[in-house]
Amino acid sequence: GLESPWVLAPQPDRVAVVTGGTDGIGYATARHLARLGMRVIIAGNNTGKAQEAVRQIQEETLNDKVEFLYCDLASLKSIRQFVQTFKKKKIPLHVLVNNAGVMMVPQRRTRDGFEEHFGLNYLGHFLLTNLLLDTMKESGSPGRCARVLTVSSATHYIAELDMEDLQGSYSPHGAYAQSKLALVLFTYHLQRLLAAQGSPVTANVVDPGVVNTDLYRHVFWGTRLIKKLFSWWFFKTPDEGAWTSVYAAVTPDLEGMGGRYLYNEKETKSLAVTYDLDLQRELWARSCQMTGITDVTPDTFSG
Ligand SMILES: NC(=O)c1ccc[n+]([C@@H]2O[C@H](COP(=O)([O-])OP(=O)(O)OC[C@H]3O[C@@H](n4cnc5c(N)ncnc54)[C@H](O)[C@@H]3O)[C@@H](O)[C@H]2O)c1
Repeated sequence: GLESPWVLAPQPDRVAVVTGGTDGIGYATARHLARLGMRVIIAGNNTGKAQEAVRQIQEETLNDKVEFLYCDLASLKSIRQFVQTFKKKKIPLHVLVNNAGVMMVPQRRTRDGFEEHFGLNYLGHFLLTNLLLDTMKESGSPGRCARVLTVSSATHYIAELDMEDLQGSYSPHGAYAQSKLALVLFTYHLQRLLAAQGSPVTANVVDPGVVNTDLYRHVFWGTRLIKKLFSWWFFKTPDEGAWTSVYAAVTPDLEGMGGRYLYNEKETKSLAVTYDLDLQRELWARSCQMTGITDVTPDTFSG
């Protein structure tokens, strides 16, 4: 159901973009935000499914300000087009939920030639966020910041980031984990930049826990069987998995706070290496090059 463990204030006049809002955790996140009265834009690459998701959310929440905008995160061009279309609407943006992702897909490349986990999960959101930042800066105010929330995963704890080999040697699990580690480093650097600029925008990272979604479709069949048999016992439902994202999107407890890794609505430490300022900076610089963004990191900004 739509029950949530805390009472959240209605959010009329607030606008959210949720990537991957057609399925799983993203769908549940979009629905929760819609129920709070937000205008919710689902960004995704599955038009048929999205139309159905929009219809269902509108029906259940009685909020008709829910819509779909096409965005294929595996294509830098598509992301740029999405942002252009979004900006033509001339509406603010208060919450960006970087939620879409793929896991353990076979080795393949995005339109732009990046390994898919790295390109879609990480670089796609890197570009999307950077292109939407000006709108978010205009939409936030000192007492009520706009919020960037990025969905990582506990898998990042066992990840390695090889700066010299960001998308070379490949293992399905390693590539997924690396993309989720990169998202944590990205969030911390983004938060430092925003704070240094005095921007009314915060950036946090959320870990949804282990959630029963289709994300597992590429996992070994034996593991999937075990999941099927025991999911009721150790998996969260998508609604439960979305709680940390929804909480981070609206709770007054986190007003003005960024650079946090949130798990079960609480701040938790991420992998030690994610706090390495030089690594954050280097990944940021390379990501700017890969996506054609200007690196605005000040020279004084290092470890
Ligand atoms: N399910 C879990 O146990 C778990 C655990 C930790 C983190 N996560 C993270 O949660 C997020 C949501 O995953 P989920 O479990 O709901 O899985 P899911 O497969 O149900 O949802 C993934 C979403 O991403 C979208 N997507 C995939 N490729 C896309 C593309 N090219 N362009 C745009 N959208 C695209 C899909 O359409 C879908 O809506 C992911 O980032 C995942 O890594 C999930």
